[in-house]
Amino acid sequence: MGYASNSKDVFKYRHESIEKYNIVTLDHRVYSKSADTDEWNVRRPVKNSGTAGNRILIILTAMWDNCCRRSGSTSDLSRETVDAYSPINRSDSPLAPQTPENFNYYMFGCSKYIQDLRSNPMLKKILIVTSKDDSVWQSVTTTARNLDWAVNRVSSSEEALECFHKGNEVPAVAFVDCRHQNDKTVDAHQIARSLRSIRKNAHVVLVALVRKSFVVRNEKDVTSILTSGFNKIIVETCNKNVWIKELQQLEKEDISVRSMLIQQDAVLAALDKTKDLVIITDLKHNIQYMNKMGSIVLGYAPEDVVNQPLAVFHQLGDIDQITKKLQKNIEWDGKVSWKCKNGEPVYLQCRAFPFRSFGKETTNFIYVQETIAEGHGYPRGSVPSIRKGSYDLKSINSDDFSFKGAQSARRQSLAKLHNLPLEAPITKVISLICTAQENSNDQVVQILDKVVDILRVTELYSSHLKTENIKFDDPVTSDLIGALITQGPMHVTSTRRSSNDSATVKNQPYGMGIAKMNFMTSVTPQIKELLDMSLYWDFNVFKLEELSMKRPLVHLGMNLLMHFEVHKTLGCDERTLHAWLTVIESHYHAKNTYHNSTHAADVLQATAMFLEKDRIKRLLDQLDEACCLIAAITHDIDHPGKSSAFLCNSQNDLAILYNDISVLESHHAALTFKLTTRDERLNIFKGLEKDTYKVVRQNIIDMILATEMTKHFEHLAKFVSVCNKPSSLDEAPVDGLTPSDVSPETIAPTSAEEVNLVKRMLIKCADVSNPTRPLKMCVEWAKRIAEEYFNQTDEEKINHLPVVMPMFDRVTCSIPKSQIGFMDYIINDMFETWDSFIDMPEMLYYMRSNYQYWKDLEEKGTISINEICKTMTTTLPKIPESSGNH
Ligand SMILES: Nc1ncnc2c1ncn2[C@@H]1O[C@@H]2COP(=O)(O)O[C@H]2[C@H]1O
Repeated sequence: MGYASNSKDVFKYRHESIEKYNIVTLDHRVYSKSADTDEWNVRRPVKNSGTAGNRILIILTAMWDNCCRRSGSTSDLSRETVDAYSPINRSDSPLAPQTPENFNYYMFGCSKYIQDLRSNPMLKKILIVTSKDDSVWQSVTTTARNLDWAVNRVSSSEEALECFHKGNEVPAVAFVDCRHQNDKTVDAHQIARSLRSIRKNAHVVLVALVRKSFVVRNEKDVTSILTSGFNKIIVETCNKNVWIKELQQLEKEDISVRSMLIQQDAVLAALDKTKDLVIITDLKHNIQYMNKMGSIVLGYAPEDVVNQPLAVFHQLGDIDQITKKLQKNIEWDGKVSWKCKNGEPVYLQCRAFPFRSFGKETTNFIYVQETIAEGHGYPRGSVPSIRKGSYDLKSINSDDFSFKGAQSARRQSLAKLHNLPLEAPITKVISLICTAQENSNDQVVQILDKVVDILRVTELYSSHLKTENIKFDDPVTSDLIGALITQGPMHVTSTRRSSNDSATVKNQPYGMGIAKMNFMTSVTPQIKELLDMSLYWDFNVFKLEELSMKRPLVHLGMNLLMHFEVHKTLGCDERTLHAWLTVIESHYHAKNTYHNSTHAADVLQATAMFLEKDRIKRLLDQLDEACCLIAAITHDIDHPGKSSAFLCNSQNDLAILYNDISVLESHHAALTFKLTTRDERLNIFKGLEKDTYKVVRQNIIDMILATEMTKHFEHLAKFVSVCNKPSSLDEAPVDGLTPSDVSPETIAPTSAEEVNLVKRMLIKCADVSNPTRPLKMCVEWAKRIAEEYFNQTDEEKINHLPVVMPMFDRVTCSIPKSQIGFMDYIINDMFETWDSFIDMPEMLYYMRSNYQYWKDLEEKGTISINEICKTMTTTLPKIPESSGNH
C-alpha cells in the first residue's frame, strides 16, 4: 500500500508507475482498475477488512493536480476514464477508515449500471451557496444554464440545508463559497457536516469554491475541507472556459457516478427485497455482505456477520468442499446447511460462484440461496429445501403495515369460528393463533397471519407440492421427479391402533426354538457368512443375489424374520415362513432390472436396520416390527417393471381395476393378502386372533401404500411436522425443564397416528435407500433403475404410447444428472430428516459422498453407465438377465 499525505509524498509516487496499484483512492474516492479494459472504475468501500493481494495508493486530488501542474505533466490517472465517488473520509461516517491499512473495497460491478446522464436530467441541478453575489458566481450561473443545468442560489447555511431537507428539489451539486473566512452566514464546514450526517445526502456532490492562494497556502486547510465532506475544491475564476470544463467534468464524473450510486442503492434495495438469501465474502471467505433475507432466515443482524468467517455459520462446520471448488474458480451448486442464531440448522439450495470485479483474479465469492419460509423456524430435519413449495414471503418481509386493519378484521372473523358448533381441530388451532396475535408485535402478527393463511387451505400437506409449482434444474430431473410425484389423488387407508392392541396369537403350534437353526443349516457356508452381515449398512445384497441364484429374498427374509422373532409374534413356524417367502419371491419378476426380489431384499435389509435403532425400538412393539418387515418384503410384489403411469396409459387391467389410482401399490398390497391367505400352508397370519389380524392387515396395507411416490411430500411433511418435535422442545423448554432434561421418551411421538407416520417414513426410506448405500451399490442401483426406465421408454415408443419420461432414453440420458435430481428432490431432505430421527450417521455419510461422486461425474461430462462403470475400480455384479422366476 502506498499512502500520500502531503505533496512531497505524492511526488514520490509520481515516479512510481500507477500501474503498480490496482486500487487507488483519489480525493477520497476509491477506484479500481479493470484488467480487461484497463479502465479505472469507482468502487464502493466497506470498512475494516483487508483484502489480500490488493495494492492501494491514496492520493488527494488537489495535491495531485498541484503536483501535476508543478511537474508540468498531466495526471497518469486520466480523469476521462475515472468515475468519481463521494468522500468516505468523514470521521462520523460508518465507512470512514481508521487507518489506511483498513481500507477494503466492496466490489459491486456497478460501472455496468451507470446510466447515461442524458436519460436522467433530474440530476443536473446546482445549488450555489454564497452570501455575496459576484462576477465569479455570475460566470458559473451563466455557463451552467447554457449547459442546461438548473441553477438555484441561496445566501445562508440554513437556507442551503433547508433545500436538502425539503426533499423534492434536492440539488445534485452544491457549490459553497469558501472564500470568505469570517463569513458567519455561510459556514462551509457546517454545511458539509450537516449534509453528510444524513444518509440520503451522501451522494450530493459538494464543491468548495476557494481563492487562488488557498491550495498553495495551506495543505491543512485542503485536508480539512475534504475531510469535512467536500468532494472537490475549485479555485475561483471568471473564465467561462474553465467553468465549462469544470461543469462538464462534474457531469461526466460526479453526476454520472451519483446516477450510478442511485441505481446501486436500488440494486441493494432489490437484494434486500429478494427472497433469495445472498451472501458475499472476500477471498478469505469472510462475509462482506448479507442481504435482509439472510437476517430474516438466519436471525443474525448484518453486524453479527460482517467480517466473520463464513464457516462459523455453516451447520456442519466443514465448508471446505465448497470453498475448494470456488478457489479453483468452479461454481458450486448444492445444498448448504447454515446455522441459525437460535442454533437450528437451515438447509438451502445454494449456488456459489467466484466473482472477479477487476484484475484477473477472483475478488469475491457470492452465495445465492433459494429460501422459503418452511426453512425458517422449522425443527431440524425440516423440508426447507423442498424449494418447489416455496411460500410467498412478501408479507413477512414487507415494510407495508397498512393492511393491518384488514388483517385484524379477518382475525376477528376467524375468531368467530371458535363459537361455531361444528368446531374442528383446525378451527381451534386458528382460534388459538388469533388469541396469540392479540398480544404480539407487528412482525409476529404478520407471520402468524401467514400461518393462518396456510392452515386455511384444505390440502395442508400437498397443495404446495404440485409439480407445476416446481422449477426443475434440468430436463432429466423434471422427467424423473415429475413422473414420480404426479398422478391422480390417492386415498390412504388410515390405520388407528389403540394402545391396548397387542400381538394376540391364537396358539403356537410349532416348535419355535429350533426354527432358525433348522433353516440356517440348509444354507451354504458362504451365504451364512454373508448373512452374518445382514445388520450392517454395507451389507452386499448383490453378493447374496449371486450366491443364492437370484433368491436373495428367501434367504435374507428367513434370516431377518427369525432375528426379529416374527414367527413368535405371528404364531407360525419356520416352514410356513419359508413357504410364504418362497411364494412371495417367486412373484417378483427376475427379468426386471430394478424391481425384482433383490430390491425387495434390499428394502427388507434397510427396514431391519431401522428397526434396530433405539428410537424406533422404543416406539414400535413386536407386532409393528413384524408388519414393517412383511410390508418391506411384499411392497413391490409382481411389479411389472413399468410405472403406474405406463399401466394407466396402456389401459392395463390393473389400471382399470384400481381406477388409475395408486395402481401398483394397491396391487402389491392386494396380491400380498391374496397369496398369503388363500393357502393355509403359507398363511403366516393364520395364528393371529381376528382383531389382531385386522390390525396387521391395516398396518401392512398402509405401509405398502405409503411407498407410492405421488404422496412422497405429503408423508415427509407430515412426518416432519408431527414427529420431529425434540428440537422445537429444545428451543422452548417447558415447566422449568432444560433441553437436556427432556428425555427422548418424554418427547417421542406416541399416538397411533404418529406411530403410523413413523412406519410410513421408515418403509419409504428403506424403499429409496439405494443412494445412501456404499458407492458401488449405489451405482449399481442407479444403473438398474435407469435400465428399467429405458426399457419403459423403448416400449412406449414401440407401442406409440405417451412417453412418461422422454429424457430417459438410453442413448442420451445422463445418469449422473438423474441421480443428482433424484437426490436433490427426493433423497437428501428425506434422509437428513430421517437421520435426525433415528441417528444413523453412516447412511448420511454415504449419501453425501455419493452425491459428490455424481456431481463430479456430471462436471466431467460423464453420461452413460458404461463410462461410469469404467470409473469404478472394481466391477459390479451384472444386471440380472431376462430369464424370470415369475
Ligand atoms: N437411484 C434412483 N434413481 C432414480 N429413481 C429411483 C432411484 N431409486 C428409486 N427410484 C424411484 O423411486 C421410486 C420409489 O418407488 P418404486 O420402488 O415404485 O419406484 C422407484 C423408482 O421409480
